[in-house]
Amino acid sequence: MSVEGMSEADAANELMRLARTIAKHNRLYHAEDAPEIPDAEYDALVRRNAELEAAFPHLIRPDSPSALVGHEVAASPLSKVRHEVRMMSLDNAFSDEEVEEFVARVRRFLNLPADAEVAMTAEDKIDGLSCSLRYENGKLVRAATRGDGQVGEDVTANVAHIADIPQELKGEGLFDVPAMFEIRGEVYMAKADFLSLNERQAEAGDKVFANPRNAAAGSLRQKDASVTAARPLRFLAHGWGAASEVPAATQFEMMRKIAAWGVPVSPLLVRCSSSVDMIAHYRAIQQARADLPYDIDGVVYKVDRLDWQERLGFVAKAPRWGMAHKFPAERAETTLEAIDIQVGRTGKLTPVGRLKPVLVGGVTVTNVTLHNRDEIARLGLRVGDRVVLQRAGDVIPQVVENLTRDEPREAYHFPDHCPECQSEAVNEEGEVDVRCTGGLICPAQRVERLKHFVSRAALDIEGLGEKTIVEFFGLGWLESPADIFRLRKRRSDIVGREGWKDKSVGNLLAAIEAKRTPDAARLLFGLGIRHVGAVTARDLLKRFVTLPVLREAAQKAREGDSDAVADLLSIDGVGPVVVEALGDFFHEHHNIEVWDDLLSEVSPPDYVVETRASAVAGKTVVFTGKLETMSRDEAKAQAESLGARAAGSVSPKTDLIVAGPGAGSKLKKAAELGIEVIDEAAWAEIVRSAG
Ligand SMILES: NC(=O)c1ccc[n+]([C@@H]2O[C@H](COP(=O)([O-])OP(=O)(O)OC[C@H]3O[C@@H](n4cnc5c(N)ncnc54)[C@H](O)[C@@H]3O)[C@@H](O)[C@H]2O)c1
Ligand SMILES: [Zn+2]
Repeated sequence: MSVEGMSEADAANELMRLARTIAKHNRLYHAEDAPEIPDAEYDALVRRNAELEAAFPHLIRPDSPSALVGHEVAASPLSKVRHEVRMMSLDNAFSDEEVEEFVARVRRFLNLPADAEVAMTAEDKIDGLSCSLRYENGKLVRAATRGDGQVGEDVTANVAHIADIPQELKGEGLFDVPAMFEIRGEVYMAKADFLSLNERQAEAGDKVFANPRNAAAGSLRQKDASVTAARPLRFLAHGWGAASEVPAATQFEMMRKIAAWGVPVSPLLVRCSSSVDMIAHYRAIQQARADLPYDIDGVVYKVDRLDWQERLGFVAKAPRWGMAHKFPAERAETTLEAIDIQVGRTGKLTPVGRLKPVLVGGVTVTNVTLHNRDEIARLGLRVGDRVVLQRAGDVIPQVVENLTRDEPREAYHFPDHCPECQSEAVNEEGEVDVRCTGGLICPAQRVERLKHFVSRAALDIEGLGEKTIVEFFGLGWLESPADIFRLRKRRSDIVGREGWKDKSVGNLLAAIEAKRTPDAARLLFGLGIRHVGAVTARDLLKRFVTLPVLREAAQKAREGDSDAVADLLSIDGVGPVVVEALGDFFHEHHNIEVWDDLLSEVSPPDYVVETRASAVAGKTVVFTGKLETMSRDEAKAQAESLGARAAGSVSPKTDLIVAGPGAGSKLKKAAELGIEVIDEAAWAEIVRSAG
């Protein structure tokens, strides 16, 4: 949705969702070293948040992600270190224009004439994790990670084994090392070291890291420093924090000093006199990128003069004097070693390319989807071809080019039978996809349907992942979704299996029990009816409220009842294709069996429209006193999104009062009128439970 013309309630809602989503990805990325989405996608969320905040400044949340650096280290087993000078993040630029705008902004801030030279340093932005090294009288006394910028983790023992980090700085006499100086830089892992570490990890059956950054972070942040010692970590300095003295007038000079003290700095660090220079250096580094021994994700510019840096200061979580110019999606070349066919839930045959492992955009890629028969033909792909891969704003890498398509070799023959059940595989008219016609006899389709049923967007049963589904399916314990709810009868069988303990089985069964009253829309989506996605499922239930009513409408529509058809089509986003798919589904005898069986195990409550799915729907709420975690506007927007009305004063019509400290006279009145009063935390709980 475009930000213009957005209502406050929608904006507040989206900001709330973004704050949650971004916080989750920050935790996964920074605290757990296990990101779930690619950086470009994360960056897009952050941008969207910034856009909304710019348009609705009064809705900026106290927990706004734009003011947060990294992730707090509360749960870390390492001891905590409070940074004397905060460790910051960097703002991003993605285009040349944004770089020019950055320089112009610096000039405006410093009130310099438009043609004044603003020298900047430019260097590669290494993809590792920030580390602050505190030297007192030239000796390393403390090393700390960034954490949330204010409090990081103590990794002094861990860095002791990193050769790039000297225990003592060089150069008394010749160079003056200040009494106290914190060198800041990046702990990273070289690409080659990362690949061989992963090989060793895989052989030993240990965790394989997604990319060098995660490997570096996971290796450094170890309670047992001997683990770190065995990992090939490196360090490059790119700045400094607290210092008793800064013995230079420019960034560039100071970095030279740090290098002279014996701490490595980037060999690609240069000083630029204009944005033209900066962008030229960016291009040069981009060219060199693939050949660098380590992963980089952009170039960092910093205002060279330190007195100017000081005047420019900081905004929110980043310095005004610095900028990261990010690279676009990365490409890499590799060999297509095999083409496997996977059979999906609907019988679709998807070709998957098995690749010689290659790093693209910081992630090792070994598989790539080739989509369908036409895509293979378009690229002229055959086993053995050299291909170009790209990872753009997407986790999913793509083959974008076949470098050896002109070599005279036989074309790939797309299978005309299902590799799982040997049924004929056909493609319906006008469709690109080839499908297995085996339907219910095809084990691949059956197991995929079960996986879909428990997936995140569907029932989302914790602890019941794809592996477990495959395991139980293989044992014949799971034929259809209803069987999941009968697993409790197999408790002792499961406990007897390898990898299962009494406790984990207990957790699994409890998670299953918790879904006996599932959300009706998720349940509908989970059944995997063609063309009924998560959104359509919700829209359908908003109109029909319960599954039996929906089923009746679908069946009537199939029998040609024009009222039922019109009723279905009146739903936004539901067209003839969906109506037909629903009708077909509820016409099939087996589907009805599966359905009835499932509904004998679970009872989804009536579906209530989102804005009213809260304890306060239709009620009048008054906020009073000082609210601590949100603004008054945000509180009102929340109330509206929950279907409540926010009023300014207490009256007999008031249903609920949310009171912060200093609520005073309104509370007295509430007591007189016998109105329920809750505190902010209880309100937050209502908001949370309304989802
Ligand atoms: N995929 C995800 O789920 C996810 C989640 C959170 C963050 N991220 C990614 O992490 C990044 C945001 O994290 P961030 O706050 O650490 O910001 P950042 O990595 O974009 O930039 C700031 C950091 O860059 C590092 N850096 C490297 N070279 C530098 C140099 N030459 N000079 C100065 N600093 C240099 C420093 O450690 C500094 O803290 C983004 O790239 C984002 O896409 C991804
Ligand atoms: Zn099949």
